[in-house]
Amino acid sequence: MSSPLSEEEQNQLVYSDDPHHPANLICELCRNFYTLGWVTGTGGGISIRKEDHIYIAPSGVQKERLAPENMFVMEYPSLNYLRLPESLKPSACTPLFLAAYDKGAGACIHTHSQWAVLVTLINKGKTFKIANTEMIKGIPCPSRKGYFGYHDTLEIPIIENTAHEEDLRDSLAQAIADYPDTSAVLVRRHGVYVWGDTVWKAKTQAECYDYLFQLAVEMTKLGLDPAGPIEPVQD
Ligand SMILES: CSCCC(=O)C(=O)COP(=O)(O)O
Ligand SMILES: [Zn+2]
Repeated sequence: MSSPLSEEEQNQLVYSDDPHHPANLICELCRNFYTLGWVTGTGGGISIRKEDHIYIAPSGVQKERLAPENMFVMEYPSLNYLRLPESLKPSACTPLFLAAYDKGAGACIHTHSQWAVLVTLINKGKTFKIANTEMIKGIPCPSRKGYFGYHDTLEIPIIENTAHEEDLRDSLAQAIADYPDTSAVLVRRHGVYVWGDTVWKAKTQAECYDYLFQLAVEMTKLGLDPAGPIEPVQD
């Protein structure tokens, strides 16, 4: 792989004084996600799309220590790399991020949150469900051109893990096709992929999902069904 751009042109793609530039945001958000336990031990991460450029972090590096100069830039939809930092490989999550971009996403987050992993262990089937919970209202419902409601049952597909991250692509793409309203796919014993129209929507949705995963785990520990009905108020 090589870039058609000069070194100077490649660097112009990632060096910016604007804190909202994708190369700067990926570094800032990965530091934030590290404190949440989402991207520890080099795993997980975030990719951001800006117009026809997709920003991707390197694979197998400490995500909380990223710098803009470490970023790969891919042209979308040609999928040609415009920037390839030396001695680094693009995130193994890249084919998964691309599946989200093919659905119109502006950013995609992959976390190794233990709440996401636990939810896939508690729910042995092909989906995780939760209902009657306020934070469901933070999750978009594209078919309604709005958001899920408090009384809705949110259903998130679970796919089986593979030995190599990139081999998850086909099953993730199938889950997206099977659940057209979903903006997240859980990966059993691994974590979750969450995407949104913008980087900030992807971030807040990932926070809502993580909250719901934790709540579901704690409810299950208490013998409560996360997808169960609202109990009548007792006098
Ligand atoms: C210890 S991380 C194992 C691989 C993984 O699950 C992952 O998310 C790796 O992502 P990367 O961006 O480092 O390729
Ligand atoms: Zn992973």
